[in-house]
Amino acid sequence: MAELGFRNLSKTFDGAAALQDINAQIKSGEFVALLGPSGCGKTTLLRLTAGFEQPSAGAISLGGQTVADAARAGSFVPPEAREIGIVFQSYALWPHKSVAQNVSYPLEVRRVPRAQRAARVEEALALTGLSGLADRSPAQLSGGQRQRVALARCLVFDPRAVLLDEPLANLDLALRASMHEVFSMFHRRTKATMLYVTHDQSEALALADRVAVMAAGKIRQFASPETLYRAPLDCFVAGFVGEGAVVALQAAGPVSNAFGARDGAQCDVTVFGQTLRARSTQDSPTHVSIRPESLRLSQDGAVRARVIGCTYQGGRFRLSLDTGGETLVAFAPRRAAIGETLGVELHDLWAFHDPKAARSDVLMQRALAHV
Ligand SMILES: Nc1ncnc2c1ncn2[C@@H]1O[C@H](COP(=O)(O)OP(=O)(O)OP(=O)(O)O)[C@@H](O)[C@H]1O
Repeated sequence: MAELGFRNLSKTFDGAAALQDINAQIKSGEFVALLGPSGCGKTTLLRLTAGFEQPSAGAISLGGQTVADAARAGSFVPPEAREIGIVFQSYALWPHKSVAQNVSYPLEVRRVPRAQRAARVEEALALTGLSGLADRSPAQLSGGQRQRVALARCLVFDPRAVLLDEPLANLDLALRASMHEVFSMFHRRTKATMLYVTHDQSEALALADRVAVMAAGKIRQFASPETLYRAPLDCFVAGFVGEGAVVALQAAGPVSNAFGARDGAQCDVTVFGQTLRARSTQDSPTHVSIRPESLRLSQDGAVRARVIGCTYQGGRFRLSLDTGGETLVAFAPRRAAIGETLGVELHDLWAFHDPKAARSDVLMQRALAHV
């Protein structure tokens, strides 16, 4: 398995930028998700990595070797020589070949001797839980089983990296959840370097070691799921990853380590007319991210909010609360009546600096809060 690097990488189609100045280093054996809304450039980054497209600027390296560099003629390594496995949403299996023959195909192309082929196919099928299905044709399999065949076909030739393009998009919700386990197990066993494209944040947070959150051709933040959730860098990431609200601050004091908090620097922020302590590492915070866990509902909570939505989520209720301009999300053990006024106490807020927050980011975040 190999490390994957992007340096000042850009891609333009007919003068329009699909990717702009991507810089990222993916460690050998790391599971990275590319997460972002439709059209943000996820698939383009995957296709450049696979070698299906050439960069307009910048370079890509794999295992220390440059496989594409827009500034160096002759540096481009074609897809078949990159030793990369790819899993597509559409499975891309040969319909006339059996499961075992599909899995064996990459070994035949690489002229691996027949005896070795059989052993490696058996091992790949066992690893993906397909041992009993070797002789079936793809038409006789469920969607989840077909995607396992595609995984086994990747695994069998020991690729330097595995690229997955929305591999679960065609499966229903229950099957997606069980396939998460399959991908995690696949990654643990193979220690493959994996780049996984998705627009489903729960999938990205559940599976990846680190997530690159993308918007409009750029990486906005590249961090662990916990960091994205607890310490988003801007309004877009705060709104796109996880549930909650992003609210502009009325005032903020200096950020300092002197507050004595165990998990680092804090500052005083004023929001909803209340001055509260928030975690922060950025000077001059402009916004706070308020996650559902940050809300404590109480009769006499200082922030008054009207219930505008209440849905049952199995074991708890998800409440949308209108504070008179902002919508907060809370989880509650009991149903609340629409129109009822509740008191809210806020704690463990995260404050960040995003003075140029695009209006579209804030609007998207508001729309998501209502979902
Ligand atoms: N071959 C192409 N020719 C012209 N424009 C393209 C081409 N491929 C991608 N684009 C454009 O580049 C931008 C990024 O597309 P890309 O497919 O990478 O987005 P994405 O994040 O994968 O979206 P989705 O989640 O909808 O698949 C889009 O504006 C798209 O229209």
